[in-house]
Amino acid sequence: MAKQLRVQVWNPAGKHRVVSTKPMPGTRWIGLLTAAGCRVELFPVQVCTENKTILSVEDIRSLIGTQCDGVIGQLTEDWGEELFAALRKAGGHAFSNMAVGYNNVDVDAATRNGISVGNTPGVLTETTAELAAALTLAAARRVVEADDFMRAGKYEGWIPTLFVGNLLKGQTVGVVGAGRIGAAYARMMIEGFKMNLIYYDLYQSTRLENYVTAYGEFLKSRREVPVTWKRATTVEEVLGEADVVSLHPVLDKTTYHLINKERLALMKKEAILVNASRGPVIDEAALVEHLKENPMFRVGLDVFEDEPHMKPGLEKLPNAVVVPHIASASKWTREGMATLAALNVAAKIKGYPVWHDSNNVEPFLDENSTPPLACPSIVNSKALGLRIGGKPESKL
Ligand SMILES: NC(=O)c1ccc[n+]([C@@H]2O[C@H](COP(=O)([O-])OP(=O)(O)OC[C@H]3O[C@@H](n4cnc5c(N)ncnc54)[C@H](O)[C@@H]3O)[C@@H](O)[C@H]2O)c1
Ligand SMILES: O=C(O)[C@H](O)CO
Repeated sequence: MAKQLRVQVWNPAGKHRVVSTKPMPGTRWIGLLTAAGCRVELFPVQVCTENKTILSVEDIRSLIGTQCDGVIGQLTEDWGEELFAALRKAGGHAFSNMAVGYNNVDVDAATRNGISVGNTPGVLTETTAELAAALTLAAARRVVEADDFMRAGKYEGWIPTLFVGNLLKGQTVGVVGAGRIGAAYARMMIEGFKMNLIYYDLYQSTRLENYVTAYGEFLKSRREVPVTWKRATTVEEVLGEADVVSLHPVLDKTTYHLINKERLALMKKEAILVNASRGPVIDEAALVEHLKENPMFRVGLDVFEDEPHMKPGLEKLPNAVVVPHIASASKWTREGMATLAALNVAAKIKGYPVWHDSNNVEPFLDENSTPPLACPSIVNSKALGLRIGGKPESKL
């Protein structure tokens, strides 16, 4: 039996019951749901006092209860047949992850149960790319090792050999998964550090290629060395040529353990590997061995295979910079993610269509105007036969 969970309630008289499995930043999301006639219930996680950051399937079933119109869930939860069937039985037909990635969601199970699955693209693109860039710099210039050294009182004066790292300018940055975030990261590293690009994706990114070409032309016009780009035909090609490799694909069957022992062996001995996508894209146990054997190889990791845990040994390695899945953690982005997730649920409950361009969700994020009458992003809209549309100016 799941224990009774304490909940906070807004707009208790609301016609539609919507549950959020974790507190989300800001209050706009609550305002939008209550304006749409929803009673909002929230499980208030108190990390320190209750030590309950990840809800079990049983916990969530108990939150759904016998009557529930929609749920905002989190990437830490396992949304499969059991939960979607429970939500359908409770009369619900709307779900949204508060994340762009939805590898924790069995979308087919949701579709079978007639439930829409929302996600939150776009609003986290630049924020996530910036954290990947931060991890790249921290690893390249050994920032965390040097910080530990200072705090330990070990600095006795400048010496030429202290914490020597890698120069990025003129080196090659490799991007695996050049979608929204991968392309934003590539642009940052190219424009910021004048790196050359090699990328691997299932699809060609003409937009990114044109951008790098134009920037290269600009540099040439200023008599500077131009940057270049190359689309690799295999992931191995990227690993062999790049000085920095950053991973930004979705997690699915094709990317599970994409970086394994054999592929790590193809990388340069002093390369930098960054992962701000999903932990299982790297075989983390193989990575720990590789880091031990190659002390000049460095990694920056935001995500882990068995989150929240690290594979044994990783915590001891000075050539690894590790942060707790914070890549999207800027105030604007996290509040925006909450807004998009709330609107995915509220607009579905109200019977509004699905926004026509999930790559452009900006109209939903402007706090000074009312959002369009549409669900910002529903990944199974086609499978459910949902209407596509959206009017920018009307009230929800
Ligand atoms: N660490 C974080 O906090 C954080 C934040 C945001 C997103 N993410 C992760 O980043 C992922 C990407 O987000 P996005 O908005 O850029 O998504 P996106 O869909 O725009 O980009 C994903 C790219 O991966 C490519 N891809 C798919 N399979 C591939 C394969 N086998 N090999 C190479 N490329 C492949 C796709 O073609 C696409 O271009 C999300 O799915 C999520 O898991 C993590
Ligand atoms: O997929 C996502 O959105 C992230 O992992 C959290 O921002």
